[in-house]
Amino acid sequence: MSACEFESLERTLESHLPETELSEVKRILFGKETQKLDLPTCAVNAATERDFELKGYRFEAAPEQLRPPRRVRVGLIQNRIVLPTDAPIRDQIDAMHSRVGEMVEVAAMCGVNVVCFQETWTMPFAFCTREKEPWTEFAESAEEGGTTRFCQELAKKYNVVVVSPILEREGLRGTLWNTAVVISNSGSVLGKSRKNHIPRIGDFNESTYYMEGDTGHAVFQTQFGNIAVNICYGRHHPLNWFMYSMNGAEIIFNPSATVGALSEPMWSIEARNAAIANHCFTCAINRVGTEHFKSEFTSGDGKEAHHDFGHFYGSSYVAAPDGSRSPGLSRTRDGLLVVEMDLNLNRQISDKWSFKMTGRYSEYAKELAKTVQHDFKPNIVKE
Ligand SMILES: NC(=O)NCCC(=O)O
Repeated sequence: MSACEFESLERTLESHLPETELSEVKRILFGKETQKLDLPTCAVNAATERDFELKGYRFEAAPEQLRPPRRVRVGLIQNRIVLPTDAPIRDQIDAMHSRVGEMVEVAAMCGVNVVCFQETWTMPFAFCTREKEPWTEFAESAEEGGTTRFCQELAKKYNVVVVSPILEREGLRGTLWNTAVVISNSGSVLGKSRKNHIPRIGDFNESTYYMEGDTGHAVFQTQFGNIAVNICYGRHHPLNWFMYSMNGAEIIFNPSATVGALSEPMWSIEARNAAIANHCFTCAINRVGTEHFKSEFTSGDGKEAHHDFGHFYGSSYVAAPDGSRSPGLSRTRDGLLVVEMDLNLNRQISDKWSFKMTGRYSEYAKELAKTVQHDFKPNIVKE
């Protein structure tokens, strides 16, 4: 069986482990079991007709006496590109709008409040090629571009907050950024969060295209909770998650594009660890499929010139502050993961484990300030 055909870790465990051991294995691997969410038949049928996977889970919190539950439903959308990478740009963007639009419609049937798409969702992940044309033509204004207008319509129509990660072209200087636009359920653009760590690894030649983000660690107050967006490679930086959380993020989305050979063993750990360490929910989203580019490319890593990046392995999932996580979506299929969470769990787990309360942040701040000085001397005790 090739890596591309392998459907998901959960499915393999389920088909090969005896029932009695399976629940223990799952408890140890995934934490407290997430309950399945009953999804409306119309949504299940629509997902089948439109050929994408639909899964729903629920994270519960204990009832409290003074606070009502704060239940929110998030929708994570993963998908492959619709048209070949050499189709006209306008057609590629329109096809992605139409595909993701029909998935958002199903999310709305499932009562989703906040939906998030994958990194640079309107385009192939063409940064591997290092060619500027035609890929930079996918860049759009975060405030006024066609994709933002499309998402504003979705937001209003379905009363849903939309997190739309795009390639952004800004203002007269035309600076390019990798940006998540956050659109309120009222339809207005609430703001944007720019990717602040740019990969320089393998075929991820993204620094050729856009700049390190300058939007800090913005958190967006929505009707459904405080949300933040830590784009792809930012998930390898624990301090990045930490800063979003210090600014009050209750849910941190991690729209990504990453391939099996590079990051798959890290995928299930990083966002989950961030949820544990920061007493919040995290949502990791990755695209699926293999994208083929006309010109061969290399990345100075000794590999033969090639036409594709490798397999984007999907596996989008949600992690909770108690260390539990939802099962992932498929490694190969388009999918919508609907997860209901009670945001009261964040404070309950914070009160239980007290990582924030016991964090010696002012000590770290002092030490960190020293380590970045050019004359820093590491504290090593020698014999
Ligand atoms: N899109 C992106 O930043 N990918 C880098 C590879 C990774 O972080 O897994």
